[in-house]
Amino acid sequence: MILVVGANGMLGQDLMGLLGERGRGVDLPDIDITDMVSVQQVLTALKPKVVINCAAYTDVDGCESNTETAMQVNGEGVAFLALVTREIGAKLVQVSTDYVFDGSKGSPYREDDLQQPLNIYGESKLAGELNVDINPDNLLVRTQWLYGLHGKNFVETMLKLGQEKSVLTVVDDQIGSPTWTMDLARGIIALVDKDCRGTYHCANSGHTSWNGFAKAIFDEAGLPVQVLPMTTEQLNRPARRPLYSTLDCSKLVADTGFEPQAWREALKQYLNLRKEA
Ligand SMILES: NC(=O)C1=CN([C@@H]2O[C@H](COP(=O)(O)OP(=O)(O)OC[C@H]3O[C@@H](n4cnc5c(N)ncnc54)[C@H](OP(=O)(O)O)[C@@H]3O)[C@@H](O)[C@H]2O)C=CC1
Ligand SMILES: Cc1cn([C@H]2C[C@H](O)[C@@H](COP(=O)(O)OP(=O)(O)O[C@H]3O[C@@H](C)C(=O)[C@@H](O)[C@H]3O)O2)c(=O)[nH]c1=O
Repeated sequence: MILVVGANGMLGQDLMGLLGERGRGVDLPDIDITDMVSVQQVLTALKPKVVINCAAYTDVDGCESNTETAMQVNGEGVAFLALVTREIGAKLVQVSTDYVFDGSKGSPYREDDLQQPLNIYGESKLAGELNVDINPDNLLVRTQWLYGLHGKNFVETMLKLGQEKSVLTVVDDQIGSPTWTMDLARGIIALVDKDCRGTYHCANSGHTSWNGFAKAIFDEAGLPVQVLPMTTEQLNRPARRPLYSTLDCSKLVADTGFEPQAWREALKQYLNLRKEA
């Protein structure tokens, strides 16, 4: 059995849908990954073969003022999961982020590039990356710019703002790959099914800016919204963000044969599915 921790989140719900009878899900309050006793109780009772951890504190700006919570959930929680999965002989799959990189490389990041986070969220996720090694049977999957049917995300924010305003200003100097949680879930399952270990990148292919992504969202949704550019410096959010964080996913393709689709095609499919939902 594959246990999804954080199963009520955006990625967790898509993973649960794809896993079907192979999967089982837990989330707060039935498991609290910041509590070693809770992790031990749930994992020893359920005895999964694989644990996929989707639980995280993902409010990037919120992490700046809640450092302790960020480190507990994204860092220490992963150590507890790694200790207990090692104890029960299970594989631990941990999901991490492009925000562990500082964005200065200028070409797509590879799995072994140096992590140098710019913000507390990235620092806390890096702590999680390091803690995952407590269990040698681990798989670390970095991804980025997620959107999906079951959570707060940039696509939903834009569609909501697009109903209210005819002109929006969106940063055009951060480059990355918008990624549909359904495609990430497919990539994670492909890696698990091949029993891959170590670090992999998984994101939809191609890249754009948040501004380009916003324009594509309105184009595909048929909303007449003008999207103006601005710089990250002008936006002045609490957390610094990497300016270039595209991920090189060639190792995933080589080792599993799974090739994530182009980000714009994924967006189209997502919007169609959203209409039906
Ligand atoms: N969203 C994004 O753009 C990206 C996300 N990622 C990573 O992907 C993974 C999944 O992200 P996403 O689906 O967006 O996350 P969500 O925030 O949608 O889901 C996280 C889930 O974890 C639960 N959770 C929070 N704290 C705990 C805890 N202490 N114990 C147990 N469960 C807890 C949350 O519950 P509750 O809602 O009640 O707090 C929620 O159900 C995370 O590791 C994230 O860092 C990586 C790159 C991009
Ligand atoms: C709503 C809005 C956002 N923006 C900018 C702010 C930000 O730089 C960018 C995206 O905004 P968000 O708050 O959705 O992005 P952010 O929370 O930074 O998204 C990140 O989340 C974490 C969890 C990750 O791991 C990352 O991969 C990434 O997906 O768009 C605008 O410029 N104008 C706007 O109207």
